[in-house]
Amino acid sequence: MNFEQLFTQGNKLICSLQGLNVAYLGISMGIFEALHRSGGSLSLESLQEKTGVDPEYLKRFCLAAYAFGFIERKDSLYFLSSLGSLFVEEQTKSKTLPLVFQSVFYPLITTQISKFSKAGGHIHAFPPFEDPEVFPYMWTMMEYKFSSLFQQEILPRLSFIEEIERQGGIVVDVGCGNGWLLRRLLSQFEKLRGIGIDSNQEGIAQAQAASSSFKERVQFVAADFFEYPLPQEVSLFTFSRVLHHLWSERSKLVQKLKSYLKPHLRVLVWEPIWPADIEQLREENMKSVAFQNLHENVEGNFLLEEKEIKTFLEECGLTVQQFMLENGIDSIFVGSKD
Ligand SMILES: C[S@@+](CC[C@H](N)C(=O)[O-])C[C@H]1O[C@@H](n2cnc3c(N)ncnc32)[C@H](O)[C@@H]1O
Repeated sequence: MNFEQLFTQGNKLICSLQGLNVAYLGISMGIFEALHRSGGSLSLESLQEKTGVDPEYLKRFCLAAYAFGFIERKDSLYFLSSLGSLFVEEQTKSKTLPLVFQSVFYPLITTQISKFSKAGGHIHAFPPFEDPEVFPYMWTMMEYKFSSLFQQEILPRLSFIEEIERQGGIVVDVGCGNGWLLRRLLSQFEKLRGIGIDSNQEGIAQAQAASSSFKERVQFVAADFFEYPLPQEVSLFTFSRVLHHLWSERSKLVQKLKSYLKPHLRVLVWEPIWPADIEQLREENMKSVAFQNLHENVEGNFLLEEKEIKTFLEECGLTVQQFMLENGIDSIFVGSKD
């Protein structure tokens, strides 16, 4: 790439980033939702009444959203454009929301990297930035980004769950975040029971709020996985993008999982894979893996190689099967005790 190309591409990227930031505000200030729900057009006054946003910020937001084509304006009334609707309609949200949230998370994460890079050190907290306005969206982002992959590419390959359901077994989702994975499983298998554990209170509060339809079949607890006593009927542990968070306590984790070892126990690990050969990082889809590995250092984590995950599961006394997702980044490992 020469200077002209870099400059042109950089300017286009900045403009797209600004657009995504405006869309983020449309979501976080509740403006897109209010316009969507109204089903028609709203004046600034009624939009202000519905959202509680300060009038000056609201007026300027509407002008910016108009500039980026997210809302239309006619006779001083505002309504969502077809582009703006992509951020509120169920069919498109799984693609658009991760983009919007990531446009805000990555600069925050980048400033954390910069801050910690001077003297080293880590914060053992997830997400690795502190802004209370922004971080609750982290779990929503993960749900939208990963649940369709789970539904389409992973769930069809987990035929053993039917048996777990029949036997009255329990699934434990370790580091469950907002509980989306467990909610997907329990919707598919009507008698399955589950426990979701996460050390983050906000994630668990969201999980509890979203799981009322499962009543007594699910429990979400805010606890450290290593401290929380689980029932012996656990038949499946799921670690969705969590193993690298627990890797510094690898041997403790092996011991903990071994204490639940019994015939037919399954352990599912879902991780983005660190390549064995760093030249692979130059491939287009792998750039995000390199960026993730960079910011994982803020939390004191790093991404794992395929063979490290396999060896870990084998040390737990499990036989391992593995498959790669179509994105060429994520791998699924299923350890089984037969
Ligand atoms: C990358 S997020 C993954 C969230 C969720 N599994 C998903 O796929 O959306 C990692 C999660 O692990 C949780 N976590 C990290 N260490 C933990 C521990 N020792 N016990 C319980 N949860 C933990 C974090 O709070 C965070 O929510």
